Amino acid sequence: MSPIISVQSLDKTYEGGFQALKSVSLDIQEGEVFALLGPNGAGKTTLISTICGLVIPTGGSITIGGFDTQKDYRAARKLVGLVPQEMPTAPFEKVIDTVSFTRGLFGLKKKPELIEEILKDLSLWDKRNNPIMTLSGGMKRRVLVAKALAHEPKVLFLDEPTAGVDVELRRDMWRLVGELKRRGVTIILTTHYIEEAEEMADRVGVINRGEIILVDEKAALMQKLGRKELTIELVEPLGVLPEGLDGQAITLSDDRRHITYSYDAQAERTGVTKLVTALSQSGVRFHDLNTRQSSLEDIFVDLVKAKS
Ligand SMILES: Nc1ncnc2c1ncn2[C@@H]1O[C@H](COP(=O)(O)OP(=O)(O)OP(=O)(O)O)[C@@H](O)[C@H]1O
Repeated sequence: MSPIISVQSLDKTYEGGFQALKSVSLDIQEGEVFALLGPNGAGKTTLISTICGLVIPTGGSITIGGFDTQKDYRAARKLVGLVPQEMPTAPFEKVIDTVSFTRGLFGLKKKPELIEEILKDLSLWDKRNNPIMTLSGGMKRRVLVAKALAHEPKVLFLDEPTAGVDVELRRDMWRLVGELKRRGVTIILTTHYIEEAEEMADRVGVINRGEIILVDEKAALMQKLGRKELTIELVEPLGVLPEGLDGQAITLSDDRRHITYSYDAQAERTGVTKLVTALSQSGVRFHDLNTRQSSLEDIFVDLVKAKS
């Protein structure tokens, strides 16, 4: 199946000479939820703004649904909804008008029943006649989502959808993404919150200093790069680690009551039996063992650190 978005060797150098994207190539499959992760200034917004046609690339090409975003801008743009980080100013406009207006921008006929459904889904229906400026920050976010959905896009971009929002809105966003995915909408989101990617994404891409350094299925990524950590709770504080156990992967906590051991859970020999046997033989008594799978966050931090 051909990808719904295909980015080929994309470069962007801003005026002044800063190179924000360096030969980025990326395919997005129809119906997937793709999370783009990266530290501040990595190029996430530049990449999605370029795909959406708001920033002109200095090299490379992009197609959306087979349409080239430069040669066939209108056709490509029509397929895309973008939820930006900030609200463009239309402070006096009513919620329902600003959302309905978006359809007109794309040359589409009015569809009041769709606008009603979107506003209800986003808990904005009661506020439909309120001017934008009277809404809370979280509600303005909801309006941005409603605007992006009004022309029934096949691909939805969410730029930091939950930065600075409360727990309720974050949950609502996650629920909405799930619902849109069920309806077949392709979703690309940028986020700093790794747990968000962990919760929602099918695939994860990591961008750092304008380069895509990794793209993988979320589950595969966590399995491949994920390590496990074993924590052993000791009955009594331990002075020093028994001889032969003072390797890098084994550490004694500052309060000397816990030993942690980091290991590759996929390896044939994890070293767990050896460690536990060695502790017993040395007369170290323990009353509990815990293991923890490293999270996407640990993986991400390691990756970005390694490339810095
Ligand atoms: N209009 C511009 N002119 C010059 N440099 C720019 C412009 N827009 C962005 N940049 C630079 O390009 C780099 C990438 O910025 P971008 O906003 O794409 O990063 P980001 O990954 O979205 O960051 P954040 O997580 O902080 O939103 C940054 O160093 C930024 O300063």
